[in-house]
Amino acid sequence: MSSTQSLNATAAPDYPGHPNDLAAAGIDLRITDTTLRDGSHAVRHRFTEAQVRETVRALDTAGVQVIEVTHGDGLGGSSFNYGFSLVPELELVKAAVEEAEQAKIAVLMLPGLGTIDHLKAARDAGASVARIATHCSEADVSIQHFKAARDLGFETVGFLMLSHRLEPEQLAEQARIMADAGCQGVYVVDSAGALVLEQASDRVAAVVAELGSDAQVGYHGHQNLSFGVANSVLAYRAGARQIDGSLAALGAGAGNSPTEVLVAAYERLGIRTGVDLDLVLSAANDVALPYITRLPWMDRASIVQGYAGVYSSFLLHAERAGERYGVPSHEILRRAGEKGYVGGQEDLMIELAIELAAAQDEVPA
Ligand SMILES: C[C@H](O)CC(=O)C(=O)O
Ligand SMILES: [Mn+2]
Repeated sequence: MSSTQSLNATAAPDYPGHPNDLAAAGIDLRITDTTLRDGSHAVRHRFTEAQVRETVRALDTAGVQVIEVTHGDGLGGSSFNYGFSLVPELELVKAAVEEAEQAKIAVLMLPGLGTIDHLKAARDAGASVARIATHCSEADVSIQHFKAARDLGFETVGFLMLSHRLEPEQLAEQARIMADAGCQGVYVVDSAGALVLEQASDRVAAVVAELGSDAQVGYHGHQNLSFGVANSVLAYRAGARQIDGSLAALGAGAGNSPTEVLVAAYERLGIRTGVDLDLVLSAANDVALPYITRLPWMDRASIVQGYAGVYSSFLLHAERAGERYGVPSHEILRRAGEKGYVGGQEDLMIELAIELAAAQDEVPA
């Protein structure tokens, strides 16, 4: 199955900070913190430059190896549809690069929303990891972006979003498309927080079996059904060597696997993250918590997201539409699950709210 054309056949260990280098340094897995990207959804993209600087300093000092900074929906996400950023994301990326002494700064992009020009600008701003995200069955739309990112000198990571929607073998085929395009690490992304235990690790195992040494495998969890950390442990056992977390779980839906809990749990299991537990606890408590206006939580709407397999980033859009049209946000999300909506269809929460409101009006008193 491995393509002889694979750009990665010999390329996996060719960038500084590759998890193989970390292994040589006595570290078992690489944590990427996404407080300043996935967490951006949860603060409606209102991060200030001072918050970014302080968060990066704290994570960097704690030893977190990769820190992601972008609008929640990735490069180019600041828009009427997804929500405008308070501060242009490239200014935040530059600020993060200035603060980080050892950590690499990553950016996320969704092809179509972001373009290759955005990647160039992010590289000019000093970002060194490009994470390219597609719906899990559409890896082919990322091919030119991986090539461009590699040409620009980025380390490349692929995000297969809403991974629960594909069976493990199908997901592995999509991972292969990314790896052949030049992606150096493919993530199983549980965008809906829908995967429960083996459902996560079976997908990771299938991707690991497909990619072999061609590319690393990662896992990105959400807490909607409260399995972010447990799934991340099983993902490690299934061969994932890159794991995402967020301080105080700040992220879309019920939030991401909390970075500080991941570090504590891995440490208890003897799995070395290279992150200092006390320092990452301080980063969560003293730096992130004070600016979090609403802690991500497993409330009714986000549990419905996990249960119905709905993209976590829809949560705040459904809440706003629900308030406007007088319908419960969890009903909007349940219906989004039935319709199988994918990331990028945030605006359809309004249509669903209108439909539900009309149905309510038709019900005889
Ligand atoms: C753009 C999305 O928020 C990417 C992500 O973090 C996910 O799908 O989960
Ligand atoms: Mn996410």
